[in-house]
Amino acid sequence: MFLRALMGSRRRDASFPAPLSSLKRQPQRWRKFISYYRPHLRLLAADLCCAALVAATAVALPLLANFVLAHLPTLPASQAMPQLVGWGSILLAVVLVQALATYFVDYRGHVMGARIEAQVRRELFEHCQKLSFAFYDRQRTGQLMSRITTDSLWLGELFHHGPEDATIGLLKFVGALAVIFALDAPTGWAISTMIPLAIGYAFIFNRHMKLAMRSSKERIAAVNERVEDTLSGIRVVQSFGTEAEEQRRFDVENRSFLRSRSRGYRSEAMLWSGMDAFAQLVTVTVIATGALRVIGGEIGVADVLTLLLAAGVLVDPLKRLDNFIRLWQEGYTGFVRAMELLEEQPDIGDRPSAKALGAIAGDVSFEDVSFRYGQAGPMVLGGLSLKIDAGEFIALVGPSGVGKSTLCSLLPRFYELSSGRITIDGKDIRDVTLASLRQAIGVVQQDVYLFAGSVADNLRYGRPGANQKDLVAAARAANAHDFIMSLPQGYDTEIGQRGVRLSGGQKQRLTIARAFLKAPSILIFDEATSALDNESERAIQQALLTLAQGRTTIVIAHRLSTVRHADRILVLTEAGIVEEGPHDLLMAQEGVYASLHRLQGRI
Ligand SMILES: Nc1ncnc2c1ncn2[C@@H]1O[C@H](COP(=O)(O)OP(=O)(O)OP(=O)(O)O)[C@@H](O)[C@H]1O
Repeated sequence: MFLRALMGSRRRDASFPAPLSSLKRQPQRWRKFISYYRPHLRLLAADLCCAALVAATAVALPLLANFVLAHLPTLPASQAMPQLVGWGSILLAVVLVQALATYFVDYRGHVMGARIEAQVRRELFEHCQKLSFAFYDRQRTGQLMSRITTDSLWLGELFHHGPEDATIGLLKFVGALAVIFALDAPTGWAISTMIPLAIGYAFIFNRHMKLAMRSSKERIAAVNERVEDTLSGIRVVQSFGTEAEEQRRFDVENRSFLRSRSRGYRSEAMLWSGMDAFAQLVTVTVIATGALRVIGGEIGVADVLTLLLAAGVLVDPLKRLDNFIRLWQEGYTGFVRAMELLEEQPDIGDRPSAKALGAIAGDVSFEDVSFRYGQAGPMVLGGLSLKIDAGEFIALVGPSGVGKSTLCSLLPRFYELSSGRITIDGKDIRDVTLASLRQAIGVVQQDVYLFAGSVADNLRYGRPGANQKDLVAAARAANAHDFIMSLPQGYDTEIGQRGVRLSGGQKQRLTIARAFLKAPSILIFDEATSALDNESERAIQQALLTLAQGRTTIVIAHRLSTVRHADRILVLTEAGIVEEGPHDLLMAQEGVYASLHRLQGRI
């Protein structure tokens, strides 16, 4: 059905892309990651300067404290007091500078991260709109939504905290270690021997966390997908009473997510407790070696206090390493998942030499057209040829599943031909820009898709700049004006998600009105299969005939009453077009068309 083509089939492949190609793309991804900073270089530089200031002030504090503690007690009280006030003021100033730098880093740095996150999300959304029907046939909306929304939530944090935390952490660590070595090299060596152990430990659990993060992102995407699927089909679920089964399927995904999350937390807890223990161990080492050195008379108590303060600065980045790794893993796996989607090449696009289609008469020609869904799918259309004159009204009839909708989705290039060519006014549709091609073609689909919003918003989808007069004219032509006026707020009535507050016939008339506003030169009308009452059916048929005037029209007809007015009826079967001509001629032939007609009991 054409609906299947427009809304996506439920047959889907595994996730994209293959892991190997994913690995090969790592360098490109790093380049891409860095490129996101380009528009924010000044902010990034200011952020990093402030981050360096935060680290420098943190390292400066133990040094200043050492000076105050070691120097002032040696002075007489009359000199010590004014000096204490002076040094106290300096210490306060350092604290103030640190607070201001932290404020800048926290506020402006986060804003920078959020801007990049918004940019990535924008690119993802824009890119998704370019991907073809074939891509959506393979993918699940819930999974895609997860990549665009949930995954990108951590991107801002990563883009902000990534460079900033690394700068602060590294400078604090190196600075504090230098202070410790300068004050007492043996204590410095004692601490240094422990560092490789801590790094090795962090490295191992970093790997565990990375795997767990990737897995929980995939699992939450599966939960999203389930929610999306069930809630979109809630009417079917409730009418079949399959709530318990849906709940069971949801629970499976949800439990799987919980398990992967728990694995992640276990690695995180191991990392956190390990790093915390390491930090305490450093403090104990400083106290032990400091005490030994004081007993030996090599350093004073003030030095031990300074060493302890410096050790506090040194272990601070290590204590926060788990946060940093978590942020990095969450953010980077989200980034990779976003990039995988961005790397998905739209398989239908403009050729470099493509030109706008321009004004057309509307001659359409299918020349030896073959098509299959996917590379391994069965051939749906094999070598079909068909000429439609400008302004002609064509009706496509035939058994279900022979490819009527498929044929129609090839014309606006929703899918790319496997072989053959299609021309409009003699121009190959692959030589014109997609935008101009689709502008020239209006599609009224069988299962109407309306957006949440007002009637007017939905009509304006046909022509964004249309004024109220245009809307009313189009609605009148589509026999929709009267029912719109009977709605509580007329054209401003909210119609609910997918137009749930309207009847099937009303929805279809709205889409016809939408097509009127678009005023395409070529019209494809996929007639609704579901039965409408006689009045609705007549209203729609009248609207269709008005809309078809002066346009090349292809109707996929399910009710043969629709096709009586057609200039030419084409009977499509698995063998191709087996009969063609106006209604009376085909009836007289007593072939497939006549028997279909008889089946519908219309003779
Ligand atoms: N997106 C898709 N992916 C894979 N196969 C598809 C897809 N859409 C349709 N098909 C298959 O292609 C064949 C032709 O389908 P199509 O919808 O074009 O038939 P149709 O003649 O319009 O049917 P109907 O009268 O029931 O609407 C069918 O076998 C169908 O299963």
